[in-house]
Formats: sequence, structure tokens, C-alpha cells
Amino acid sequence: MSDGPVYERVALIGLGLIASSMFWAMKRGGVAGHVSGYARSEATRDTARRIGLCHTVCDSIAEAVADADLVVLAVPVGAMGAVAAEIAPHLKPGATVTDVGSVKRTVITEVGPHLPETVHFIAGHPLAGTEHSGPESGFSTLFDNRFTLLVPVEGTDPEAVARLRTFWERLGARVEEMDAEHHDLVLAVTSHTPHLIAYTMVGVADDLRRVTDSEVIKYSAAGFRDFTRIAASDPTMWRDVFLNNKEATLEILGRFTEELFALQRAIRTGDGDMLFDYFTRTRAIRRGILEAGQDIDAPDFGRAKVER
Ligand SMILES: NC(=O)C1=CN([C@@H]2O[C@H](COP(=O)(O)OP(=O)(O)OC[C@H]3O[C@@H](n4cnc5c(N)ncnc54)[C@H](O)[C@@H]3O)[C@@H](O)[C@H]2O)C=CC1
Ligand SMILES: O=C(O)C(=O)Cc1ccc(O)cc1
Repeated sequence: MSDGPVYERVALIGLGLIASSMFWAMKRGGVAGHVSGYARSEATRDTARRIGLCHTVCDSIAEAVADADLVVLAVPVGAMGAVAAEIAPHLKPGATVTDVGSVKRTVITEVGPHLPETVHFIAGHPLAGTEHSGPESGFSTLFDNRFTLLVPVEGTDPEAVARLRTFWERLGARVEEMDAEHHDLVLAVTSHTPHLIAYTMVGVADDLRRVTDSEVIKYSAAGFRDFTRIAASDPTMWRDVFLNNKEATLEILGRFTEELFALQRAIRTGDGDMLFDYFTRTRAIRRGILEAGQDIDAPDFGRAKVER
């Protein structure tokens, strides 16, 4: 594969954390010839122009997608269907449309039917992010060494998939393919339910704060600080994730609650062996991941940001 652009013209719809990171990563690697961008709010478009995000920031979605070879939907999951309907009449035949949403089954169901048969729709999800949002939060290294999952449906043109794979690889990502149901279950375990637990724990601490004044924050240990970081994530995005990955999240939450009750019982009855065995098992999981050579720690976002 040569080092030239993978797509001549790319359109980014929604100019938040993921789209802006994609732009900086495309710029870094010369992955696109020209990038146009569109965001619904005028304030976001103004910010994008001010910081040089995209070669052209368009005031209409039709103009943004008109000549694009690749269109990336980077809006909250709940907005994907409506955005697909808006762009459909303006797409260039032969173009690829993809998305970056955190849930895949509902996005495929809601986007697919709006798009003409002359375009390739290939759903996607970069497993990389931060708790920040908006056009100024992105940086070029966000996808480096992180997975991007592609979710092609039956009958998708393999050449279009291969090209999208190359695109993500040139942004720094490791690419794998997965089906939508499996994706949604895996993400419910590894991302969606953990976010819900963080939101809950911070909510509980907030209730307590009214009793103990500012002690919860003042004496908070690293674990709780991590929860507050995650619980600072965008409310619209996460509302949409849970409403659109209902079944898998409820399944995992059910199992979580059962385990929590078992631990609660062990504490109440003084069953130290149960607690010790449980914690020994969970410790082995992290050790196993580290021994397999996978880097599971978050990158240094503070430093990466400065490099944009
Ligand atoms: N934030 C994260 O860590 C990750 C997010 N994702 C997914 O990427 C997508 C985008 O997320 P972020 O970039 O974090 O969000 P963001 O909140 O930073 O940006 C979203 C953008 O979409 C625009 N928007 C919202 N509703 C719209 C609509 N109806 N029509 C047009 N534009 C609209 C917003 O104005 C904003 O420009 C979401 O689907 C999210 O699930 C995927 C991986 C990681
Ligand atoms: O900031 C974090 O800890 C994340 O977990 C980022 C993230 C959020 C949502 C996704 O769909 C993928 C990655």
C-alpha cells in the first residue's frame, strides 16, 4: 500500500472528539486528500474554523457530503438514523458511508434503510476515547494501537471493506471484523456496564457528600478518581448508548447484580474465604492480560493532546 491518500475526499458529520481526532490523524498520515466537515450547531462550526479543523467546514450537510468518497457519521448513536436520511439524497454513487457509534445493531438497522444501493455502508467503532467531547477535544494519537471494529453485513463489497480497513490502519488503529450482536454484547461487558457502574458510584458519593461535606472529594483515592473521570463523560452520548444497547446491558447488569449480592452476603456473614478466592480470581485476569503482552493502560492523554 502506497503512502498516498486512501480516500481523495472525506466528509466528517458531527465535529466532536472522535471526528476531530480522525481529522488530526488523517492530517498526520496524509490519509485523505481533502476533508470537509459539518456540525449541526453554528458555534461548533465556528470553533472548527477557528482551530483549523477540516479543510472546509460546510454550513449545509448536503454540501459536506456531495463529493465525498468516504462519509463518517460521528454523532450520538440516537441521531444516526436521522442524519442518514438527511445525507442520502446527496451521496456520490460508489461512496462508502461508515459510522463510529458505540452500539452497532440499532445503528445498522436505523441507517441502512435510508441509504441508496449505490453506496457501501460499513458500520465501525474505534475502541478509543476519553471523557472529553466537542471539536477542541481531539488529538492525532487517539487511535494509535487501539482496536477499531468493522461490522460489515452480508453482501458488503469486500473491496470497500478492505479500503476502510486500510484507512483505519493508516490512522494508527488495529482493525478487526465482528458481527453486530457480538459487538454489542462484548461492549456491554467491557465498556457500557462499567460506565453505568461509575455513574452510579459517583452518584452515591454525591448523595453522601451532603452528609459528610467535601470529604468524599478531599480524601478520594485513585479508584474513585477514575470513576469520576468516567462519570464526567458526555450525557447525551451515554444516554443514547444505554437506550440503544438495552438488551445486552440489562443481561450484563443482571449478572453483575447477582455477583454483587453474593459479595454482599459474604461480607455480612464474614465469609473471608469467599472474598479472598473471588479477589484472587479477578487479580489473575489482569495478570493474564499483561502476560499476553497487551498494553491495557490508558495512553497519556495530557501529553498527547499538546501534540494534536
Ligand atoms: N467519546 C468517546 O469516548 C467515544 C465515542 N464514540 C462514539 O462516537 C460518536 C461521537 O462521539 P463523540 O465524538 O465523543 O461526541 P461529541 O459529543 O464530542 O461530538 C458529537 C458531535 O455530533 C453533533 N451532533 C449531535 N447531534 C447531532 C445531530 N442530530 N445532527 C448532527 N450533528 C449532531 C454534536 O454537535 C457534536 O459536534 C458517538 O456515537 C459515540 O458513541 C466512539 C468511541 C469513543
Ligand atoms: O474514556 C474511557 O475510559 C473510554 O472507555 C472511552 C470510550 C468510550 C466509548 C467507546 O465506545 C469507546 C471508548
